[in-house]
Amino acid sequence: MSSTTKFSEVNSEIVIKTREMHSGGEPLRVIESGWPAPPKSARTLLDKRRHMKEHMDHLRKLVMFEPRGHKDMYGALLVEPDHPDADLAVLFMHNEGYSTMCGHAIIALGRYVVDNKLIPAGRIEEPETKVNIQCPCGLVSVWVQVKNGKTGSVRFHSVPAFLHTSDLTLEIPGTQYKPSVDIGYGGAFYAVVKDRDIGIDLSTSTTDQIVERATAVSNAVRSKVKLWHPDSPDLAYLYGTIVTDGNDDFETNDTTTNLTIFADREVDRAPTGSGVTARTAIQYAKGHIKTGQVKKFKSSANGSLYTGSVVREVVEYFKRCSNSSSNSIVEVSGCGYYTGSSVFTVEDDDDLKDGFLLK
Ligand SMILES: O=C(O)[C@H]1NCC[C@@H]1O
Repeated sequence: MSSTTKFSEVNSEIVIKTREMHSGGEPLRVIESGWPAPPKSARTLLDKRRHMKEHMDHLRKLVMFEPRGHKDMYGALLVEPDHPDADLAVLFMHNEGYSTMCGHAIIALGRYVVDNKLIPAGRIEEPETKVNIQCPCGLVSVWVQVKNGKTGSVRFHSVPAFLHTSDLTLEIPGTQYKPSVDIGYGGAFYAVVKDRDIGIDLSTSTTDQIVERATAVSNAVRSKVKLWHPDSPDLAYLYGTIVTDGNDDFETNDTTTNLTIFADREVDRAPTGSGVTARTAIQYAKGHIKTGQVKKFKSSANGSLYTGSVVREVVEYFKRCSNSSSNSIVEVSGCGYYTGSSVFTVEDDDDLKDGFLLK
């Protein structure tokens, strides 16, 4: 079956149960049951991601698309890890497919894993419990605050992050703007652009205006730059564009505002965990911040906050990234919350059972 698997072509007798969370406004739908496990032949997590795309896409559409979701929905499916140090593995999903990293999901899942005792009880300790979550981009270390048995804020160290391309000048068709963008990797690749360079003001422009210009930037980067990643070609694609207020320099300002448009014009309400990772690595590589300086990243959509800081450089990895100036391990922190639970069913005679999106 192709990547356009439809409900009408497969068994529709299904009940999917989910736990609903958010970590800065962007929804996270954690699949709890009803989703078939990937086959043993899908050995690695990237194999499982490919299997989902080719054989399970009707399920992604069921839980992401209307009438059960909407165009800005996000999801996570816990699966068996293949990394020797991982406690569990996760596949992410959104309005277009399956991402390689999602920081907002990791912040929510950190709590979920501890609260649901998905690691041995003896490993749960105060004031912090460590969980290793394998993501498609690699192993992510997660620390969950626990106080009097209650889980709280979460910090994580993602895979090595780096500046891929610096100060690339783009033409934005149909406009007079020629922005300079950086491309960075934080488990996923992002183009980073200042709001004023594309005729946007994050504090006054409408979300539609930001989506329009950010999407034009993503398209321009995709047509101009061939991305490369040392671990796998599956990781080498541009996921989205982060529009910023340009406050990159720590000495001038320890808070910066941004909004990320990713996948198919999807808008992250949160400050974007993998985006904060990529932006922090870029800021470090360009000399705006030093190791240990903690910068705050604020979402222009709703003011939610994450922090980001470089904890160390990674020399071995750096050697494999010949076109990158430095590689760093970035710490991101934020808070996740539970918002509810859902049980999704499908009726055979429902003409809309394949789902749809209002864009
Ligand atoms: O926080 C993040 O990293 C994610 N949020 C939506 C887009 C990214 O995957």
